[in-house]
Amino acid sequence: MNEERIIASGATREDEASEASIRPRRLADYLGQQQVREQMQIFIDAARGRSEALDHVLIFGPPGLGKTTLSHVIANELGVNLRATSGPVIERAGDLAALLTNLQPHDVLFIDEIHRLSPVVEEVLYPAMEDFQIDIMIGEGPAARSIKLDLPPFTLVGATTRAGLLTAPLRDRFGIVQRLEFYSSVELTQIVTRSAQILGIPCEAEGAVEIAKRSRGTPRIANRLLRRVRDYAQVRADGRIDRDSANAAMQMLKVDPEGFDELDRRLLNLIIENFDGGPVGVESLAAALSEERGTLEDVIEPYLIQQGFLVRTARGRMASHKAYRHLGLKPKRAPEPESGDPEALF
Ligand SMILES: Nc1ncnc2c1ncn2[C@@H]1O[C@H](COP(=O)(O)OP(=O)(O)OP(=O)(O)O)[C@@H](O)[C@H]1O
Ligand SMILES: [Mg+2]
Repeated sequence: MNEERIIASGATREDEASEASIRPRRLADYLGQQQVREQMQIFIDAARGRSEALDHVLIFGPPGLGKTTLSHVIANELGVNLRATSGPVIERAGDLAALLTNLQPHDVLFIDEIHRLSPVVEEVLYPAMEDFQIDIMIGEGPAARSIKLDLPPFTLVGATTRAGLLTAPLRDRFGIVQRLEFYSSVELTQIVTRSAQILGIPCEAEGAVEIAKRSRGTPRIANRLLRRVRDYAQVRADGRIDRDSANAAMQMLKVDPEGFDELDRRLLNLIIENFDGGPVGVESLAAALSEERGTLEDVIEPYLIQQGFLVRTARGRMASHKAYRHLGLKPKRAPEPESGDPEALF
């Protein structure tokens, strides 16, 4: 995907470098996601009160909404260690066994991109999650035998961008399932203000609002825009982020008032101009944009759909009236929304 996209929701190396200082460590600093926060506070307090490991947690939601952050917050609040790995990294069953047998009681094992675990590794995970036991094979050929190993009670925290990609047996083994939602402008304003404080950037409330409005409901984007607006304010203004410097910076970055960039506008334009407003299949759209289907579905589309610019129907994607209006065009006809949204599983 286009790496220069300022509003990309995936993490860049610069994001990761600055994330260390601004990533919330406690539930109290984890802004927004009120329901998730309230529930997790209760589950964590209860597990601590019983001196037990917290039940396994599955966190899902689009990139940059705080899945990795929440997993660290959970471990911090539990007062335990966190071991982090990811689905594609665990190649063999033995890799997972090594991770599991090295855990301390009640530790958190965080598996990012958990939908990308290989089936063999998943098989090992099932008894580990359910009974805190694993079967490992010793030796080869006719002399091979399997032995059972007891594991310390632990908490698996799994993260994925789409819960629909998980196999049913894996999904069923999570006692706690949390879906992260896009953040409201008010919540993002709080996040921008907090980050500016930590980074020592003078930022007026109105400047924070301008940044928040264009952050596509995503804290990672809010923090990145904050850094870019800071650069602009430092060089072109007096270093303060206010409404004017924020707006001018956004214009320079070509991020429009909805937080859309060229790619979003190209997508909507394509559906309207080339496919008569849709419906058009996701494969055709991906090909026309030279993007991967997965990128389109996981990264570009979710916010456009949530904001009602794009409609997912049984026959493909359609541009809504809102999309026509945003591009300054006259709407043609109304799209019919579909009932069977795959994410409606939860
Ligand atoms: N609730 C929150 N409050 C404040 N800041 C947040 C919150 N959630 C996320 N952030 C900020 O956004 C950044 C990105 O979040 P995070 O890395 O946890 O996203 P993610 O969901 O794991 O993304 P990906 O799918 O790309 O792995 C964090 O470094 C943190 O600074
Ligand atoms: Mg992450």
